[in-house]
Amino acid sequence: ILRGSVARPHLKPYMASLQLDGQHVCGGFLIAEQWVLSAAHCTEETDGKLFQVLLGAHSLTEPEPHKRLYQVRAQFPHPGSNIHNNKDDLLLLQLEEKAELNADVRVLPFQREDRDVAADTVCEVAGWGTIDHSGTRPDKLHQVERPVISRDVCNHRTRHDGTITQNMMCTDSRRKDTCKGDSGGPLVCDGVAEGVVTAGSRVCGNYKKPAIYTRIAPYAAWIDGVMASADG
Ligand SMILES: NCc1cccc(NC(=O)c2cccc3[nH]c(C(N)=O)cc23)c1
Repeated sequence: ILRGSVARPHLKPYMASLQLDGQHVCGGFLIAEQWVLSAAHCTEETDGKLFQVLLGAHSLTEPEPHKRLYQVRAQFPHPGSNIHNNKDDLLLLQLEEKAELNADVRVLPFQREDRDVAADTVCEVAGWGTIDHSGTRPDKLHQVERPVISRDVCNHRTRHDGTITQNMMCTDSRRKDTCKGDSGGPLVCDGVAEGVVTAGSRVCGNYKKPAIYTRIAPYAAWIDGVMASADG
């Protein structure tokens, strides 16, 4: 998160850190006791290894009361996701067991009504992604508030030039923005997850390249289907 602030500890109890060999790779969030939603692009450099999922954390390194690392039973990238574009950039992770819910570990509801969030709505996004252009990685969760921009503005020739589909949404990226390692985290508007951070053009903090999110509502049926069909 560029030019945000350290989040209030454990006030985003749905946040997950997707890790490989103890290293934070991507964000994610708890959508059910045994399920985390993230971004399919996060599996690009994992060489087929399964993530481990850290829940209940504020600091990535310090001991905290409800912090716990969960093994992943299975990972389900959306079948339409691919390395060449940002389409269907969603990843469902089934935890090896149901997460123990408590004050620091809670499910976040996601939007099921497929209607665009109005432009200028101020939403919040959090993550353990890089916090400056030198690539400094934070120990503590950061957050930033960003206004939604319309798909027409985001698709302008000088911005994302028509690549933003109706399954995507954008927020203003002037100075304050998402960045490397924030992918997979939720864009939360009025307490509901509306989108999932996607790296898009990978650029951070440049107003010419607004932040892109995969809208969740269009994928509610896919999410429900995977959760229902995976072994209970
Ligand atoms: N503001 C939009 C936004 C949201 C989330 C992430 C990103 N930016 C990256 O993720 C990124 C940035 C720089 C080098 C990179 N290399 C790689 C990679 N996978 O090799 C990713 C990146 C940008």
